[in-house]
Amino acid sequence: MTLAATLDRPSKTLRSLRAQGPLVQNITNFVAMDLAANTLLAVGASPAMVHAPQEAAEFATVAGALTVNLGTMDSHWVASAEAAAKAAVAAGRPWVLDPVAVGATGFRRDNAARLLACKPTVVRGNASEIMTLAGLSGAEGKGVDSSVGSDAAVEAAQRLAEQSGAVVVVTGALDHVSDGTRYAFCANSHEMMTRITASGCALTALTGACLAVEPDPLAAALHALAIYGVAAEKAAARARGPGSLRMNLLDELYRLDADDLDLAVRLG
Ligand SMILES: Nc1ncnc2c1ncn2[C@@H]1O[C@H](COP(=O)(O)OP(=O)(O)O)[C@@H](O)[C@H]1O
Ligand SMILES: Cc1ncsc1CCOP(=O)(O)O
Ligand SMILES: [Mg+2]
Repeated sequence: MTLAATLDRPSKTLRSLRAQGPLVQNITNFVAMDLAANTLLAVGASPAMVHAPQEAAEFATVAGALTVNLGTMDSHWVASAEAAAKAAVAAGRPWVLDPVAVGATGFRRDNAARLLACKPTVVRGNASEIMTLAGLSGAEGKGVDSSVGSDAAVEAAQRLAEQSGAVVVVTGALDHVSDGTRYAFCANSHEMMTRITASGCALTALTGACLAVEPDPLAAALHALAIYGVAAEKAAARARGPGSLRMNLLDELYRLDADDLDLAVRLG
């Protein structure tokens, strides 16, 4: 029996999302704000993009979850994110780190190290990002995009999970999840998702929402992949290209039937 078969079904998390409508604080990049907020609204959560140093930490104590995305950080935003992450941990709230393009510059590596030290509940990245964080060289990525497939990063995900204590998600053609000892994958999605900017960032926001309603972080991360991957497949089936895929993705997240989700999902 696979690990996924022993966990609750993704429908349970989707129903909890819609019933509870968790508030999710996002300190994210300028590119992703729109898609991330709309993804959360479509699925039934409440997004709030709150990053000012005067309020980020205070807000993190009342939100159901926090997400921190390093896509377009400057030093002021990093300080806000660090304070918010520490406040979230102190208040017992889960938080997600998305280490966008961490292999690209020293500034990004430093930012990621500072945030990793604040004990994220989940780290979600593409293969290059996860390999870089795990200390592997040679796959630093092409800016925000991965230069290798997700299968190449499965061991790195396990190693990073052991090192950091976080559940680690590495996305790509197959999406992999590890907490260091437990492992699962999700096979739903569509290659055209790589042609929409911030598709990974929006998944990170959705992962935060799932963490707010599902106490097992590995199950929460896997169910976010399931919800997003099934919606992406349905959206791609009706899309003429990336523009309609983006629009359809929000529609399918909104329309997704919980029982259909369990039938369509391919977990292992
Ligand atoms: N080759 C692929 N085939 C199918 N889906 C993919 C592929 N690459 C990425 N995805 C999907 O695109 C979304 C974003 O993942 P990814 O591109 O890895 O992250 P990022 O946008 O942060 O680089 C995820 O839902 C993932 O499953
Ligand atoms: C294009 C770009 N540049 C800085 S952040 C960003 C968005 C990256 O989104 P994703 O990591 O989901 O591909
Ligand atoms: Mg990304």
